[in-house]
Amino acid sequence: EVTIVGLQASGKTSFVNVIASGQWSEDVVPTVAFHFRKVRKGNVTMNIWDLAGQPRYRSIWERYCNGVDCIVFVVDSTDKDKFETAQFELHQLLSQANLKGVPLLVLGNKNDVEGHATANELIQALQLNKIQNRIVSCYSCSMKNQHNLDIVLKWLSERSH
Ligand SMILES: Nc1nc2c(ncn2[C@@H]2O[C@H](COP(=O)(O)OP(=O)(O)OP(=O)(O)O)[C@@H](O)[C@H]2O)c(=O)[nH]1
Ligand SMILES: [Mg+2]
Repeated sequence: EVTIVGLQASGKTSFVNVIASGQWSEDVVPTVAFHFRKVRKGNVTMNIWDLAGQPRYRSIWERYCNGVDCIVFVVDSTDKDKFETAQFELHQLLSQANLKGVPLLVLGNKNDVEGHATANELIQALQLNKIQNRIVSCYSCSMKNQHNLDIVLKWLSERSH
């Protein structure tokens, strides 16, 4: 069980599309509320909740993160003006008592674009070092050219049971 959250246009739906079918597109429709997908990778079947990132949908993130094996938080690593909002929304979500201990994977997406923030810069900007009592990983990646998707899938399969 995987739930994908993050601000709008960070690439959550692109991530699910790419791991499900290898298909990346410039034209992805913004998600309304959420979209459920079942994705099979090797011997692991992932039930993925792809949530909408627009402000009006953020209050439902918590409900869909409840009881999952991991939370994936996707960040557009080229959109530095939004890092503060991303930081706020991430920590707000993780402060919910029912999400205690759920492993977190932060993806700095769109690293195919020049000037993107590195994983270390995202760790700073999102204050990931302040997160306690859960597994936290952060990778820089690109859905467009599938950079680092192998380690992302490995991380996800290690959370399975
Ligand atoms: N250059 C580049 N663009 C990307 C990448 N991943 C996604 N995009 C683009 O970013 C835009 C938003 O992608 P979505 O996957 O719809 O983003 P989302 O996070 O699902 O957005 P919401 O559903 O509104 O929350 C689209 O135009 C994608 O083509 C990437 O790795 N590199
Ligand atoms: Mg989407």
